[in-house]
Amino acid sequence: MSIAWDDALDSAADEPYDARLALRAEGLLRAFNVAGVLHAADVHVATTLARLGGEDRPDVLLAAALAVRAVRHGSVCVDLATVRQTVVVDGVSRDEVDALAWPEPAGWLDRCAASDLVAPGAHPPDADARPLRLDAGLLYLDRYWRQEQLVRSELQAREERPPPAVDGERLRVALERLFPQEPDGLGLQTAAAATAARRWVTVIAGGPGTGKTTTVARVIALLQDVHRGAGADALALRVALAAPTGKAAARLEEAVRAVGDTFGPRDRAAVAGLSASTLHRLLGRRRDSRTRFRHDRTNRLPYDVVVVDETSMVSLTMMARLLEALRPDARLVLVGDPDQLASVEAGAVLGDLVHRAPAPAGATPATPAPEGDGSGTTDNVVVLRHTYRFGGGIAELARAVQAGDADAALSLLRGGSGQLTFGEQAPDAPPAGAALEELRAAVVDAGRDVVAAARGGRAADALRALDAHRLLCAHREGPYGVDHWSSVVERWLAEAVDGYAAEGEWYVGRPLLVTANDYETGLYNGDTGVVVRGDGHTARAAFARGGDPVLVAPSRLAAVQTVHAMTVHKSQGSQFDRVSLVLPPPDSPLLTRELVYTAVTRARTAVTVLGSADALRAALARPVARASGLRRA
Ligand SMILES: Nc1ncnc2c1ncn2[C@@H]1O[C@H](COP(=O)(O)OP(=O)(O)OP(=O)(O)O)[C@@H](O)[C@H]1O
Repeated sequence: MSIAWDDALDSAADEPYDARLALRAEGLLRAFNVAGVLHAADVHVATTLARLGGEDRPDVLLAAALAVRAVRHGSVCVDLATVRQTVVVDGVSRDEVDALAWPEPAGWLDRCAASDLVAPGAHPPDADARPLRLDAGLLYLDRYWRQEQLVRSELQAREERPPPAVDGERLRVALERLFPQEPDGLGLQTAAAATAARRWVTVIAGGPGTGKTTTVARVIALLQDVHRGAGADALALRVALAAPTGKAAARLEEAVRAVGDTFGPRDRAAVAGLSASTLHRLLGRRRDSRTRFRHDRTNRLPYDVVVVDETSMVSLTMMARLLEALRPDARLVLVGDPDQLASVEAGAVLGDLVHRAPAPAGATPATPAPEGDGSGTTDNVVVLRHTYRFGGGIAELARAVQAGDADAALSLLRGGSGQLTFGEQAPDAPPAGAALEELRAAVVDAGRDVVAAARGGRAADALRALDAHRLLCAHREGPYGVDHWSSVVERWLAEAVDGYAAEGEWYVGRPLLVTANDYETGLYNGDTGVVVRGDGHTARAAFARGGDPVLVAPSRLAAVQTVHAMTVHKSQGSQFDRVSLVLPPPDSPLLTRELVYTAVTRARTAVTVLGSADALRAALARPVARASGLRRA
């Protein structure tokens, strides 16, 4: 019997399941469900696969359920040898998790390998369609294994092709013109650009303000110049700019244009008129599928160069779709900050590529190092290290967080450098006392400015004031969550500002968060705006866009909510002058190094952390460990 396993998996996942089903499940599955490690949905999918595949060994079913769970948690596979130590469950202690009847790894792996549900990694894709795949100790839902293989083989194929033909002298001259001086003393931006000219795939990684966008604009001008020099044909390279979210795409387009405006006429022409789109739009939506696109292996994208910004937010599935839709002779430039929170879906491809284990000793790169361009790299990953935008305490704190050095982070916060404040609390106490009063003052100051500008009809000023301070939370719900803190802020503002919110739903000064992409108004999920007084005293929602703000009638806004506080996840890709971060208690599973790093690096001038030292330590001790085979050499 042949079973369409992907379809079976989808329908099992979509099926309404009985949340109590796990109570009918037996043995291991039941114990792991009761303990909170497995969700009833994981149990449901695993038992469905087992029923279709005739598998009844409890530890194999447990492994299957853990593979389903892994995807829910952003990993593309589960490492059975270490899962016992790495599983983190909301509100459940390590000891309780550890006390479960975890199978002994060696025998567990053997029994999984022997199961009819599991294909070995050595089998080629599709040779032996089974729902699960065991490759080097990592258990995958086969679909994600295939996607990982695809990403791996597409990247490998591009490494093995003869490198793009480039006139070295012309490249040198263009690099000197476009990258005149680099105060970092390392010339990393120049190295990144040289790599992009010499390689089919380049990864440009770096924290905020390290010049990624600036480099992208210059890379495009450089590639156009070198291409003209190659005389391949008179036509300019076809360049696509893309990002995972609409908001990020809009920012990329604006930023590239702004950098292009600083170029001389010829280079400016190279980037003029470039627009950016979401990856979904680039690949072409299809009504009949959420995971397939119009552009694919049989209908490739027409571009010579594709630049993807904010790549940290790109899932494995999306990266696989992009790579298979790219022409083999298209250059791909992946840009982003690998230390930020990753995609909400499974996979952290950028982090995997940047942090992947080094090749074993003796291995030589498939493509020899480009000579004579000063790139000084044999790799196609360039990490920009010099921060141009902000320095001082915030940058130091970001580095300590990134390194997981809690002592350094705490001493920076406690040292109060002027940029940093620590509103230290007891481990299980929400912000109170002086720290709460300071937060209130920050919120009220910023809120007053927003309202004053909004009431005066000064949309640009209101938007600037809106970004002067942002309250960030890890959680959505509960005493540390966005919902709670939004209502606290609303109360503070009502007490402090005369007539606040008196006009009803669309009151002037209401801060807005767009919650779904709306192509008609050009507003994207995650955009923030503010209600201002428009002509004739009508309320208008103002949103920042490159030049003048766009003003939209509230009736045209399909999906917005009030934003007095936002989750760190939603804040990705935005920057504010000051950021206040409310940390949840130390046992919150959302507390991770990436969360704190993302929050801290949203701030331009000041960061206040409200929470306990224990919570900060817990976060920094927990880098998000997304299991994946790509990270291994
Ligand atoms: N080589 C350079 N010399 C001087 N200033 C630079 C250089 N590169 C970038 N900058 C400046 O640093 C600031 C940040 O650059 P850019 O916006 O390109 O960084 P980024 O890494 O894209 O940041 P983010 O990820 O936060 O958007 C800009 O003001 C830019 O003009």
